[in-house]
Amino acid sequence: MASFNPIIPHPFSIFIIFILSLIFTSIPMSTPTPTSTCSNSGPVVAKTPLITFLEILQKTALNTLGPKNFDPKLYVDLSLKSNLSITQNAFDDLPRTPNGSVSVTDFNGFIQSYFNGAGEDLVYTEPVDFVPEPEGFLPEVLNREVRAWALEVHSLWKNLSRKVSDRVLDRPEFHTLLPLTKPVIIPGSRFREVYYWDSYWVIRGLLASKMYETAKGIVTNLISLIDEFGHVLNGARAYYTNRSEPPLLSAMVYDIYTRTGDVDFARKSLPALLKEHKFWNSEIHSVIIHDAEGCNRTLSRYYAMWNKPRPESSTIDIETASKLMNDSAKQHLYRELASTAESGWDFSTRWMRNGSDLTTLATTSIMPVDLNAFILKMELDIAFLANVTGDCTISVHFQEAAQARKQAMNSVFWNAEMGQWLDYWLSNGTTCKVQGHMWEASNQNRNIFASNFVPLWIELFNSDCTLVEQVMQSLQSSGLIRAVGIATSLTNSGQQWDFPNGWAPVQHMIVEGLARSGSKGARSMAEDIAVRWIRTNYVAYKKSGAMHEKYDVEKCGEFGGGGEYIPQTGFGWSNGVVLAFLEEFGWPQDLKIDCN
Ligand SMILES: OC[C@H]1O[C@H](O[C@H]2O[C@H](CO)[C@@H](O)[C@H](O)[C@H]2O)[C@H](O)[C@@H](O)[C@@H]1O
Repeated sequence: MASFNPIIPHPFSIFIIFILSLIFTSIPMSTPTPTSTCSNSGPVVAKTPLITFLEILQKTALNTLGPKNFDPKLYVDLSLKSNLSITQNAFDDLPRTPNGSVSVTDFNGFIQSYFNGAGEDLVYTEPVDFVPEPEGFLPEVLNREVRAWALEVHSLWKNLSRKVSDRVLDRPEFHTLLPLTKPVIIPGSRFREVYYWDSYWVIRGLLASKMYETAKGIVTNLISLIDEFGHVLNGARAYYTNRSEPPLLSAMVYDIYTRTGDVDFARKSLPALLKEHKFWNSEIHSVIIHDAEGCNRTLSRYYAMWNKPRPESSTIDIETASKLMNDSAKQHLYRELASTAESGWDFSTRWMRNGSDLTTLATTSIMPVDLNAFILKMELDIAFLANVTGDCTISVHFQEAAQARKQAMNSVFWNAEMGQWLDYWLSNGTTCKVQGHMWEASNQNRNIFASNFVPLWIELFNSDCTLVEQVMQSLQSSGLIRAVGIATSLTNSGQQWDFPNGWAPVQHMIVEGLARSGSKGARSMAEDIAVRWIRTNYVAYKKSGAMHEKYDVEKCGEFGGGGEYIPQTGFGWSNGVVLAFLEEFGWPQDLKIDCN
């Protein structure tokens, strides 16, 4: 099992760090709502009474129905049929056995009587711009079998399209679903609501499907979340308000603008992008590191504004934390669990000091390569969009910000010997504010993750031919390139963001970075990875009749596993990446699509 612990502190320092972490993390937690970990950490929304009750229901469901096929998220997605107080009274009145539990019949009867089913507050809606075969759809896909399948994948947008039911608009307090005004594309299965970073690859697919209105509607929804909460939420549920996800809104706006030329859309999006940039550079997210040359470099990290169990996985988090002795250690772990969910890579040895022990998660102590690549892209996109809309001052400011972040990434993350950008570990990340950390080479995490190659996606890096050659060779010999895609890591930990799983977004960023670099060798490597990925998606689809959330990159036609929930189908970002790859590379008439 690969594990990484760059800092082996002296026992006295452990004591000091423990005292400091108590001072920094426990005091704000006892403050009544709205809570805030730092003075300007933005609006933090208190847990609603409905969520608190649904978590109790979740726990009761586990006790009553048992762990087999149990999905905790189902219970926080239920919506009330009548007032919470009526429902709570009926719950309290349920007959209890002497040990305090409820019978299966009573429990199921209670759910039936007082709740609408999970997902019933979102209704199917036909996307306004869907046509079975759009004009100019994937012109380079010549093989008949592949084309027929691509049209099936395209038609899946209809299955995944939803709009918020009027019931939610009438009685928002009955629902954990947030009342977004435009239709959304959901990932699928248990993921019944729109997700933040998933939406980027959904939109890439929608653009290949020429569904520009649907794509713009998703952005409008996400912007409305920034207007209300100051950041885009992990997903559009009341229980996701205290964390975000990898920030790709600017990339969505940029890609929609470059396809449609809609300046008005760009202009309307800009204020939200500026607000989001502030969020990711707020005092909890931003860290100053003194580099080897003595310069101060500012980078960002994930840091959820939350130190309680994640409501959608409350029973699981409580169980995980039960191994810890005191409340402060538990609160610390809960923040790390939520911050890891914010990273989108939940869960992975990437964030763990000991790869076999989830209680050693240390996400807030890590400066992540991919997050900073996304914020660098945000800065470049804002500079571009401000220029398009005629705001030169903003444009110049963000070009400078992008240059500064690029230098920071080079100086803190880049490892010339390995030809990769490496996550950087802080010794004191658990505090809400970290400043003046001295850079040390030994704090770079030398374990290999696909995220070490994500900066390739960004033009400022992929336009440098020498760099691309070096990174390409490093990728080739990294062990990540497997039979049918890029593995997430080299460690088979049983966590879903580890080996042997491959995820569509990761394939896409690395492939697109290589393909756009201008190097012939890099493009051919990109195409090779894309072809293998498309094949495994195709074969799995033919075998199972579904697109999957993640795939096993060792076995063609097999979906992935591991983690805290069963494998999901649908699936928004996988569909988007298949369509985006087919758009980029086409598929010749005589190229076979099966595994052998
Ligand atoms: O319920 C557990 C976790 O599920 C989500 O994470 C996974 O699915 C998301 C939707 O496809 C995806 O964005 C994320 O990268 C996946 O790891 C959710 O985002 C988590 O917050 C949640 O705790």
